[in-house]
Amino acid sequence: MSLLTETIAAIRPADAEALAAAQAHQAQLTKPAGSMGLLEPTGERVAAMVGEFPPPVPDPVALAVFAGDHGVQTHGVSRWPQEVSAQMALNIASGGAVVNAMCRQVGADVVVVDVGLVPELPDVPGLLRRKIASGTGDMTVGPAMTEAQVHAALEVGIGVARDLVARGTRLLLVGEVGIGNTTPAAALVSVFTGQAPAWVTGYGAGLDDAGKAAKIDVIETAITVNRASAADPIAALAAVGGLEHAAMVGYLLGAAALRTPVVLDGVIACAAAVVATALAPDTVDYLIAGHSGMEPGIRAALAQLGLRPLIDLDLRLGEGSGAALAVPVVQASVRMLREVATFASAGVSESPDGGTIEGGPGARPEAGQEQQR
Ligand SMILES: Cc1cc2ncn([C@H]3O[C@H](COP(=O)(O)O)[C@@H](O)[C@H]3O)c2cc1C
Ligand SMILES: O=C(O)c1cccnc1
Repeated sequence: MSLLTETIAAIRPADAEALAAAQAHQAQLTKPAGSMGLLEPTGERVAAMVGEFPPPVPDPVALAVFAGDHGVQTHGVSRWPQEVSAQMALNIASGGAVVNAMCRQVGADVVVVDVGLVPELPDVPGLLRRKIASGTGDMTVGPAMTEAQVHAALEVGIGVARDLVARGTRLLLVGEVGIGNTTPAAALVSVFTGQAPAWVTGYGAGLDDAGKAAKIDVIETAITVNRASAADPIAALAAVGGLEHAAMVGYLLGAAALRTPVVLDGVIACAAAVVATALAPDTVDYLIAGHSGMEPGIRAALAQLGLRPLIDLDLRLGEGSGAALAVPVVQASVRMLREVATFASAGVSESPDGGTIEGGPGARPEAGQEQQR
């Protein structure tokens, strides 16, 4: 059995009993029901993911940053030159990027994984050299990758998740670097959500309006030329994805197979999430939406997944920065479940009607949002 087949077969829905125990306990805590909003279902979901009540506060934390280059950049879909991908990968490996500051703040380790950069990088600490190809092909004239390359990238991602969990990591974060990678990300979101490219394409790392319009044209062409369809997720990923996108899909599947919560970042991570859930729907049970950034593809992907982002700070960087910033929120959601006194233990009188805050974010799903997690 291939590593991918084995990993998909190991993905089970999160534990309903642990979820029920966490929900029942949450209702006993000395606060009006729903008063802690999205923190409440987040802590309960972590209990269900790890299959344990009360769950441990998820720690240690590690971020994997997958790096790749993109043939489609010959069309100028990014404002930046391709060499910046490798330069930023080295900057992250040596601790100098924004995401390193965010990760130091929240106590997360960082590892960079070269799955598809064009240059050969030196053997430096903090960098895993797992190159599958020197960049992808131009997706406007044919598939960006072969299916064999996709499988190899998926296996790299699964392997990174396995290694981090084997090392003791209990909360995984996913990030990326790769000039042009918001283009394949928007293409994947379009194919897997059915939303038109114009609705899910953003400015990336600083395009102007004309640049964004040209980027949308490129994405429309690539989807049409390749006849990319969600009905065959691997073929669609090969057609309009990227090597780091594919590795991120593997990482999410690997995390789910190991019942380990994984925090998504921006549009590239969200694109990987819609592909991963097309391959193994129960993967969604292990995903936490870190933030809602400025790229419209994030909203489209999260709506399809039924996930609500934990923070909203107008970020539009990537790297894993939004995932890192969500870490204290995830940890606080679990700490609340573990440490807050119950009405009985603290001798606080319960409201006769349960004390639910009407209309509070966690109180009850709004119409049409029953699936929101
Ligand atoms: C200096 C620099 C640092 C970055 N860190 C993340 N990105 C982000 O921007 C790129 C995607 O945007 P686009 O598709 O428009 O190229 C990726 O590298 C992503 O990680 C960066 C981009 C730049 C220029
Ligand atoms: O949302 C993101 O992840 C993003 C936005 C702009 C550039 N790179 C990534």
